[in-house]
Amino acid sequence: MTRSCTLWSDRLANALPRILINTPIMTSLYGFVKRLYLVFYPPAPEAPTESPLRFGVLGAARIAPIALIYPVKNHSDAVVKAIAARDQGRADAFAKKHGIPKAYGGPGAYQKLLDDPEIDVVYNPLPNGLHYEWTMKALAAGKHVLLEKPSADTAEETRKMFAFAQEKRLVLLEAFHYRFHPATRRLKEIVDSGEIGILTKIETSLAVPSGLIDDGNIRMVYDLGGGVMMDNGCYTLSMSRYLSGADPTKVISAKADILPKFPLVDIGGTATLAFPTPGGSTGPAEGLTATLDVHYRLPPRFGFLPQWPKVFARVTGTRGSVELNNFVGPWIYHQITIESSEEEGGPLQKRTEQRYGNLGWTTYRYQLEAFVDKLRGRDPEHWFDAQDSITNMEWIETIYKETGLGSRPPSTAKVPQATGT
Ligand SMILES: NC(=O)C1=CN([C@@H]2O[C@H](COP(=O)(O)OP(=O)(O)OC[C@H]3O[C@@H](n4cnc5c(N)ncnc54)[C@H](OP(=O)(O)O)[C@@H]3O)[C@@H](O)[C@H]2O)C=CC1
Ligand SMILES: O=C1OC[C@@H](O)[C@H](O)[C@H]1O
Repeated sequence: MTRSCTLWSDRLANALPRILINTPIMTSLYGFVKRLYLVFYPPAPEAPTESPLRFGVLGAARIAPIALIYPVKNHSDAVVKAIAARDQGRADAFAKKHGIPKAYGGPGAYQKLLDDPEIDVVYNPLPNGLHYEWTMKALAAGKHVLLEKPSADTAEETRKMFAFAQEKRLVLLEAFHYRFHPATRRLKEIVDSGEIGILTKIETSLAVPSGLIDDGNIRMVYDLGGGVMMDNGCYTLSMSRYLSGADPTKVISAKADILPKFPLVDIGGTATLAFPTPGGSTGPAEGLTATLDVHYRLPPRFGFLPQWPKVFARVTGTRGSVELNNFVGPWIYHQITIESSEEEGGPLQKRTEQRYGNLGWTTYRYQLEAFVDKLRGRDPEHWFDAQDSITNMEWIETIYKETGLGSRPPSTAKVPQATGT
């Protein structure tokens, strides 16, 4: 009796880890931990090329490690060769931490990196208000550019950057990383399949709780292109345009929340835009609208409970709806929820899907794959063109105009230009 009890308890003890790991919650927890581990500790590429593309980074920006440095670590055809920061100590510390061979520091550091013949590609994660100046200078130096979003302070600057890149035959990409991820692609596939019918409403939200963006953040500085509609808004607008497959026709309403101490910087806002009705005059009478909802400082509930970030893209059609939550960070966690019916007004069937793609690949890793493919003359699995970035910036400016805040200030830097611009 005692013996068989021991046997069963032994068996249970042996099986327990497997039982636990196979419960849905444990499988997803295990998947989550494994995914994140591989993001920060990516395996080295199996067959690195002999002459990989050499990236240089302008500014020891917080976003640089996740957006470029980790993804590069397991790309077979890319390396980060140099960092430039306005302070030598900061450049050295960043280079040491990330194993980057060259560190340019001091007031002329950015230009020194651009003049380095061992750099092929520049990653520009400077504050928005400096995107134009340093992208133009990088292009003038003959470098391809991976440029952080939003592309610049104005559509005019965006137009000039892409015109210059085209003239110089260089690749310039606005880093809308979310577009490259399988979860976003799946969302678009469902929308385009007709499963939810003719589109009537798009809702996108990127709102984070207070405590994350402090007063000293670049996002709160008007002269640096600050403001939440520039930053979070550019994603929500880009996603709305992507999902509708069209561009807005007008801003129906736009509202910005500001703090008296930052009179020109929006910390929250909503905008509703009209889009062409899918199906034209035969489409639904209500037409198609998109609402963008953004915030840097969602107030705590009951005055003390931090709000959960509100990050989603939801599309409603005549036969149902589809929603992707966490669309800017689907590699951390996401869910696609579809509710659809066979016919208009019919009973809704609900299901969920997830699309993580390659294990440990972030939105940024997918973006890097496409960017390198483009640079190497291959057809990337996904891409978007200059006009997409220009149009996005045009409508960001239009929204700002509607709120009364106006565009962010254009750059006053004297920079080389494409001939005829
Ligand atoms: N793709 C994405 O997921 C994300 C994109 N972003 C974008 O990346 C850019 C940088 O954002 P983030 O990393 O949060 O910003 P940080 O403030 O961390 O970095 C900005 C960098 O700009 C440099 N810089 C140059 N001039 C100035 C100046 N006058 N004031 C302040 N900094 C200056 C600094 O570099 P130095 O080291 O030389 O001092 C600093 O490291 C923004 O355009 C933002 O929209 C941001 C977060 C996420
Ligand atoms: O690019 C970004 O992604 C998430 C946002 O909340 C952030 O402010 C932004 O810079």
